[in-house]
Amino acid sequence: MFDLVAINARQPTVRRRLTIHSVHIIQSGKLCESVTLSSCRTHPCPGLPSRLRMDQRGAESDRNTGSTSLVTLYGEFTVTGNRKVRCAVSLTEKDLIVQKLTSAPAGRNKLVLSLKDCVGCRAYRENDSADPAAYFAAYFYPARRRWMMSGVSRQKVEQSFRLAALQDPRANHEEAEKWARAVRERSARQQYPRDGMLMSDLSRPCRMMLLVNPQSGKGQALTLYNKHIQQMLSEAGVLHTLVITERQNHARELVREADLSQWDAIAILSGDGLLYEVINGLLERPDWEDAIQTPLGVLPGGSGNALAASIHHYSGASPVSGEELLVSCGFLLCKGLVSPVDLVSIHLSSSPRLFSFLSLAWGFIADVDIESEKYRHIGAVRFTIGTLLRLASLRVYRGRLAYLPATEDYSNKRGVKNNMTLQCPNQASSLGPASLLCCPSRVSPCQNTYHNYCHSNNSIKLRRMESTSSHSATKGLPGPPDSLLLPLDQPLPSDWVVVQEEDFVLVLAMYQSHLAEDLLAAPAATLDEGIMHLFYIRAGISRIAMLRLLLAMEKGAHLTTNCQHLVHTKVRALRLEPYSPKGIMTVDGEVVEYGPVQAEVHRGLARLISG
Ligand SMILES: Nc1ncnc2c1ncn2[C@@H]1O[C@H](COP(=O)(O)OP(=O)(O)OP(=O)(O)O)[C@@H](O)[C@H]1O
Repeated sequence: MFDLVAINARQPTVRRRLTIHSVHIIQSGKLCESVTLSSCRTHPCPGLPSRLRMDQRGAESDRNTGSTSLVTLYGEFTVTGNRKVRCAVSLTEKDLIVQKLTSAPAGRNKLVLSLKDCVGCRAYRENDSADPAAYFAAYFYPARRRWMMSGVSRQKVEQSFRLAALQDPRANHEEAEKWARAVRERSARQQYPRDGMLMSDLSRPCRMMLLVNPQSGKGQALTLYNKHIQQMLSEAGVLHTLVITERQNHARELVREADLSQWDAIAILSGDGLLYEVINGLLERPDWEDAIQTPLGVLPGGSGNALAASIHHYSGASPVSGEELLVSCGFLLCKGLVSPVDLVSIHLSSSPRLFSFLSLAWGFIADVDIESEKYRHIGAVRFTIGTLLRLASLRVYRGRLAYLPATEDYSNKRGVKNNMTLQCPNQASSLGPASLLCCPSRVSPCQNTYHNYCHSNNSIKLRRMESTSSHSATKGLPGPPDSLLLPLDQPLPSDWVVVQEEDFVLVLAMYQSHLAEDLLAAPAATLDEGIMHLFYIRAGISRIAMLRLLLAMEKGAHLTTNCQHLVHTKVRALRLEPYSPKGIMTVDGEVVEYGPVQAEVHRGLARLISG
């Protein structure tokens, strides 16, 4: 006995004969047989009704696995904007399946949209009291191959249907609401994060403060908002308040004073500089411990957009830039998946402590970033011009660099945090021993096994370890205490490694993967691994070798070039003391006080809306 026979059919008006495209036989809620009658043009079936509704027990075959997933809703509607096109719409736990009911063979007009790609679904009525119809529209951003180009990017697909089965407009609207709710719920379930955090629950719309810096990048952030983001957020049902920043530190002051109970998330549409202000503003609050738990969102509108590129990279998608990156990050923002993200506390000699989410740079990278500011109006190309100019006059920067290595033991500890208790059970650490990519003859296996990492006996000195916890450099400061740092004017803790060389071309600490949209500086970095990737390039590198490294960095291949001047190691804290009285030092691409600096990672201190 069969539970149901669902027939995908159409009755042409002219020939008065029923055209059957496919027959689905369902037993115990599972599809046991599906017959596509593509070879037959028409089949006279006078005894059969023109359509049979598939009910809750229907099933659809999964396009990827071939397995069957239950159809939880089925209906036949016309397409909004063209009442002649009729569709059979099935909702399974994973997909929305739209089959146009035409005389073409079944399958040819079938569209399967993954609910993972759905940002929202809404029901509505039009302003026509004579029309009892209601509508529901679902918005998807599937990754599609770019036309005439390699790679994929997310592109919008909207599916909108007209429901007019009944004369009662309210009943039609209720049906449309039922569909919209079901799509939203299943889409959220598809999305459920491994550690169960979403930007907001489904019981009410998410409320977001969206800060836009109209001057960032080429000065087009507001245009980008109007072109893409306003619509995406409304499709996702995110209620947002647009705040246009008016000057430097405006965002910092706003979040420092804001009533955060009003907001489920704070997002920025700008470069990395605005997020830097937001994070520091949150950590300057007396209630910083709660404030820094506010989910933060990033939409690229600047020239570097390093964090946006990192988030896109972590989502596993192929590299994109410009507006494609914006749409990708907009999609991730609408999906609202929240993950812990590391922050690094930065101590300078006389400025207050800062918090950083991206990088600390001195030497070549910092110089290029700041010297190319004057070309901001040309967007990301400014970095290329700045790089070529700085390469032409390649400099050596003198100073002392020391760090606390991240031991394999530390790195493998899941959820280890300096201060916070937020657990992240999904953190699968892939860290191996710290690696030094320098001349092989200068690297020898670790002799002093305290830290269990490899090092060059020639280039570093190890000191004996002592407890440092009683010497915190952060007593009385807002924000979390630093347990690994001593005050800058005191000698280093004894378990730190001091780099023997004092002549560098660059020193760069990275805690996310990208340094700019097209610079994958730390390919192995993840959001909250609790370490910094420390890179330095020793003096003596040729201009050509330097250029080769920077070009390789576009694809994250610089670590495999075997450049003998490049060193990479994973650290938990570092100290850098430049010898020259003048220079540029940057934190997250922003200039900071030049001079001695030290830094410590705080694992998973903030929360970021990411993929
Ligand atoms: N209305 C404004 N006018 C001038 N500066 C502003 C304004 N709003 C914010 N700022 C400041 O502009 C600086 C740079 O902003 P942002 O990082 O957003 O852009 P960007 O530098 O172009 O991008 P990127 O950091 O990716 O290169 C920030 O320090 C911010 O404080």
